[in-house]
Amino acid sequence: MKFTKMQGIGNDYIYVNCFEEQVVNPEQLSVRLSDRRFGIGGDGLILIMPSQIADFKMRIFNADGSEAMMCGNGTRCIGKYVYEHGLTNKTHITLETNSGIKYLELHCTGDQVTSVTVDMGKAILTPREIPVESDSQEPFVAKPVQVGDRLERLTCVSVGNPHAVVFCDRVEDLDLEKLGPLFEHHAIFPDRVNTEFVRVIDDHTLQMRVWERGSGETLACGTGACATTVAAVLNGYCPQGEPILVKLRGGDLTITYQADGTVMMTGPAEEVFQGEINL
Ligand SMILES: N[C@@H](CCC[C@H](N)C(=O)O)C(=O)O
Repeated sequence: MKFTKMQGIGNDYIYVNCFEEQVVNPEQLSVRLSDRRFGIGGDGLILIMPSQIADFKMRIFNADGSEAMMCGNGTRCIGKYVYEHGLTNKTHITLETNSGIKYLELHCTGDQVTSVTVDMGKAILTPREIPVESDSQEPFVAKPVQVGDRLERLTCVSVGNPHAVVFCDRVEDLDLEKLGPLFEHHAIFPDRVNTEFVRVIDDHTLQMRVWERGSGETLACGTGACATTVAAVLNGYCPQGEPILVKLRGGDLTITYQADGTVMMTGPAEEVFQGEINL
């Protein structure tokens, strides 16, 4: 099977072009190929597929084989892949995902895609739709929740995938291997959750680390950066309608939480290498 390894600010996935390849059991394949010692290595597997309702379709599987609804960094990598591999010559692309159609704008220098802006759709704030268990259906903002031996204030947002955002200082000092699973498997999240640990640098700049559902700590999460920006606006740390720089371990994303509730994400995408593996 031919594959392409790509990364969006260090969030790396194995991409398979399903116009040419057939993938029979993507859940199992993701576990096998994502292994960084016995496989190719990556945060998961992403399939680029034909769509009946958009230009292309994406399916994303975490390193543990679970399928997610969306992948922000993956959308940008797919934009770069389909353009540079000649699957399209359009610079405005529609992409079907499990959480609806996303709109990509490719920014090119010559025939290279240097960055991509994605209309991620509207942020979901209703607890039952995120989903997070709550005594009311008002937005879940800065609510105290006991997580292990710590009382944390959580803000919950879905951008296709469920996210819990925690604002704190000294994010670099946190032991995510210990903390991350306590959030991911907390009883208030029936579908598990991705968790962002965020330091407010100033009203237009955030620093974030992420523990991803199904993949553990990754260097970046696109939907996580979007959820973080929405949470920062809801908590009064950042203005709505203005670009916010989110600094992740693998690089930076620019996110705008627009007045109509839509979230826009801009950032780079890179191809790392192509290969072929015997299955
Ligand atoms: N890294 C991705 C999100 C991948 C899916 C996530 N782990 C989930 O299960 O919800 C991104 O860039 O958005």
